[in-house]
This record gives sequence, C-alpha cells and structure tokens, in this order.
Amino acid sequence: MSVSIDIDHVVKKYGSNTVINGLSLSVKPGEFFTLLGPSGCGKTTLLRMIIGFNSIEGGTISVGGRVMNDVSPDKRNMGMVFQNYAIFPHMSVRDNVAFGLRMRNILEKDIEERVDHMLKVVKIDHLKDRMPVALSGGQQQRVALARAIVIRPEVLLMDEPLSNLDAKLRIEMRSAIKQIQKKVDITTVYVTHDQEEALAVSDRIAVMNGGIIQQIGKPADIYKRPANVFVSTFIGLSNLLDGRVHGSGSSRRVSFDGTSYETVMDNLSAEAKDKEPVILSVRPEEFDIHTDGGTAGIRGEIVSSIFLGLTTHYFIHLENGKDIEVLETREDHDIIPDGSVVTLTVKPRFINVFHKASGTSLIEGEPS
Ligand SMILES: Nc1ncnc2c1ncn2[C@@H]1O[C@H](COP(=O)(O)OP(=O)(O)OP(=O)(O)O)[C@@H](O)[C@H]1O
Repeated sequence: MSVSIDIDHVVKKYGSNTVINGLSLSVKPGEFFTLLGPSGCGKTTLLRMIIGFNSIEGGTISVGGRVMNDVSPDKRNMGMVFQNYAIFPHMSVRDNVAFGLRMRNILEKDIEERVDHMLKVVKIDHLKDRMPVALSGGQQQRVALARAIVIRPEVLLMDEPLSNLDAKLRIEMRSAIKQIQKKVDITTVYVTHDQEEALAVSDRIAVMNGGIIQQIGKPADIYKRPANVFVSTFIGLSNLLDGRVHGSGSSRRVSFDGTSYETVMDNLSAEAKDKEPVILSVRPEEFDIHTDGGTAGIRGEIVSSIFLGLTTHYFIHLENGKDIEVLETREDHDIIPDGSVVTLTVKPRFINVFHKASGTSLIEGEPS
C-alpha cells in the first residue's frame, strides 16, 4: 500500500533567512512527483525537510496521515538517491544493496532473495559481484536506486539523480527510473532543474521559484497552460509578445501590438477587460507559416533557419520589430529561404494570455 505525503504551510529558515514561507502541496499514493525550478529555488531544502535532514520551522509534513516533523530520519522509512550516487566504494554491488537490510537484522537467506530480486528489477543482476569502481555512472546509479528501494521504504526521494551522467545516458536512465518507480509503486518525490527531464518522468510537477510554488500539474497541462509568465518561459520555449484585449463578454479578441492581426478567444477569464494590455505567449511549434502572401496574419521576414531533420527552426523578424522563433514541420521538407516575407497565424487555443502587470494567466478552463 503506497502512502500520500501532505506538506502543509511549511516554513524553512536558515538563521534569519526564510527560504520557504508557508508552502503546501500533496503527493498522491504511488505518484511520481517532481519539484522543478532554477538553482536556489528551495527544491533540495524541501526534499531534505521531507526526509528529516533539515529542521522544520513551521507547518507540518505528514506521510500516510502521520506527522513527521519530530520523527528522526532513520525512523521515517524513506529511501533516498543522491546526485553523486553515494554508494560504498569498498563493497560489491550485492553488498551495497544488502547494506540497509543487514542494518535491519533481516535473515541472511531473505536478504539474498530480496537483493537478487531488486538487482533484476534495476537490471544489473549480471553485475552483482562487481566493485563500484568497475561500473559506469548509469550502473552506479542503478545500484544506488536498488539500495534505496530494497528496504521497501514508504517514500522514495531523489535529488538530481541523473545530473552526473552524460546526455545519452541521462535519457536512457530517466525512462529506466520511471519504469522501476511504476513497478515498485512507491510514492516518489524527485528533484531536478531540468525541465525536459521533469516532463519526461513525472506524473505531476510542482514548478518552484524563490521558495514559492508557481504551478502544480500534469506535464502536458503545465506545458500547454502555464499559470504565469515564469512557468511559460521556464518550461519549453515561448515567444512572448505584447498584446491587448478587445471587446467584452463572449466576443473578446486579442490583438498583437504593432500588427493588424487579432483573433477571437473564447477562454479568457473575467479579468481580461476591454483594452487590457497583456502578454501573449506562443510556443515555437504553434505558429503556422504562410508563404502565399494572401493569408491575413502577422507579417515577418525569415532571418535565418536551421534544418533539424524532423523540423526546421526559423528565426523571424516581425513587422512590429520583435524577433521570434518558429519550429515548423513541412511534409516536403522544403526550407523557406532567408529573406522571404511570410505571414504567421496561430490557432486561438495555442495562445496563452497573461496579465501584463502581474504575469498571471488570463485563460480559464482545462487545457484542450
Ligand atoms: N545549509 C544552508 N544554510 C544556509 N542557507 C542555505 C543552506 N542550504 C541552502 N540554503 C539557501 O537556501 C536557498 C535554497 O537552496 P536549495 O539548495 O534548496 O535550492 P535548490 O533549488 O535545491 O538549488 P540547487 O538546484 O542549486 O541545488 C538558497 O538561497 C540557498 O543558498
């Protein structure tokens, strides 16, 4: 039975410096939950509060309904995987994985069974007699993962576990980690500053900045409907353009400043008032490029392009003086030459609209 984690208005102070001030979130049983944010935003601090390496200056952290604030780390029944593997260099793979079980005085026969099973789960059973020095980074991280899970913790915590691996191995290991987590069904909190990694592994993501949660949601929902300008630019690429709301009620439109292009939006919140200045955010892959000269849209000139195989990445200078990036997939793979004058359109559902002053989203409803 997996458990939930409930973080309720927690406060973390280092001396007089408050780095987390009243943060709340809940992780569902069995969920793969990621804390994502730039360096220094408080991800590691929060993770260390969950496992008990950091004190808590306010609020509560509960696991399976039990308040953990004053429970020592060794009594919390949590496993942790660190960035630097932290496996014992003088012990074989098998002994590293068995370590936590021996500490718990489990029968040697049962230890052997559980270690063998766990090494199969993380797919390194053929390496059980090797010493860590003879393992690759990815293999060492599998040992660390096996060692964390073999004790059957209620909660698995991972702090940037892939950052010491090269790019190819990182991609391979992130799908391995996700598969293993689903197989063992342990509530997991994962810390990363890599947005692509977070999108790839998580059931849900909490995007943090400055100790504050900016948005919690499923990867696709956060990508499609960022809650504010910070999330929009931190996750994936976004073109931000100034714009304005026109009209009222159900017939509201947004226009792009310095262009004659406007589009009807049926999902604006009540706060999007007539003539309200806004920030419009459009993903590079959501613009459509037209070369026929007759389509109404935002005019621009292709400055340069990079052919990426599946897509072509265009740098476009718009009529309003802004520069944007557009990713386009053409069936015929014809690249539009530099210097071409094009018009751009975007389907209303792909436009995100943010309040100019606060940066918060003015879109209502679920992402489609
Ligand atoms: N032991 C400490 N004493 C004092 N301040 C600390 C301590 N640990 C972290 N901080 C501060 O708390 C803030 C959050 O740090 P934290 O390490 O949690 O961020 P992070 O999001 O995990 O960043 P990174 O990805 O760089 O590890 C930072 O401003 C950091 O300088």
